[in-house]
Amino acid sequence: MTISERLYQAAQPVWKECLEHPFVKGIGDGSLPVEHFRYYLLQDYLYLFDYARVFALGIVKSHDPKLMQFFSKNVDNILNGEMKIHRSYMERLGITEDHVFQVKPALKNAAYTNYMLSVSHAGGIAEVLVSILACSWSYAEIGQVLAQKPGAAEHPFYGEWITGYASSEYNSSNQSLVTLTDKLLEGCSEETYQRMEDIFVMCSRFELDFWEMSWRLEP
Ligand SMILES: Cc1ncc(CO)c(N)n1
Repeated sequence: MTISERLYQAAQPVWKECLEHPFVKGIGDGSLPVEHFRYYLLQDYLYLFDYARVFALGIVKSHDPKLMQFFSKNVDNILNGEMKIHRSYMERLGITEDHVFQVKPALKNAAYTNYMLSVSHAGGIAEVLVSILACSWSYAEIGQVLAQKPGAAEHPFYGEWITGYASSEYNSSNQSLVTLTDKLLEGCSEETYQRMEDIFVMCSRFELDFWEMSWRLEP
């Protein structure tokens, strides 16, 4: 089994809970109240700035210029690619950039980004990659699963979100993270692998918490 396959299996129970979460199911069948999505969108927009910072730490910690380019491209993908989905919804919901920055991050949102940032600050490229991988990969999977539901991708409101995360661009950028993780950690010691698994599973639990927090509109 490759390293990424092992990580994937270790996080399966938590990912399954994410896929079965009422918030995620509600996006898939269109039943999620827009008020909940609005809360999520604002929190996620704030989240993505820190997520981009984690990638930026990858640039700081790289020695290989190719890796620097890779992380730099990913920073751009988030700030100017993935966030397009958010900006489009913000426009539809009448939310301005100014308004977003008046919103405070919810406790679990702050806990999640602080965890990723601290693990990455203390560690090296592997820590950066693995903490990012759980976020990216679980969204790619959610996008794929929801897009297979009849009518979900065509939903007048939630369709754009589903299509964005099910897109080939999102998938191929996630795939490049999976490939790099395997390349970087190939032949690592069991001790190193265990540390990586702990990070991957912890981030997956934070993902589940993010859905739960958004479902409950937690402060
Ligand atoms: C909370 C969260 N995790 C992962 C992603 C995917 O980048 C996202 N947009 N938000």
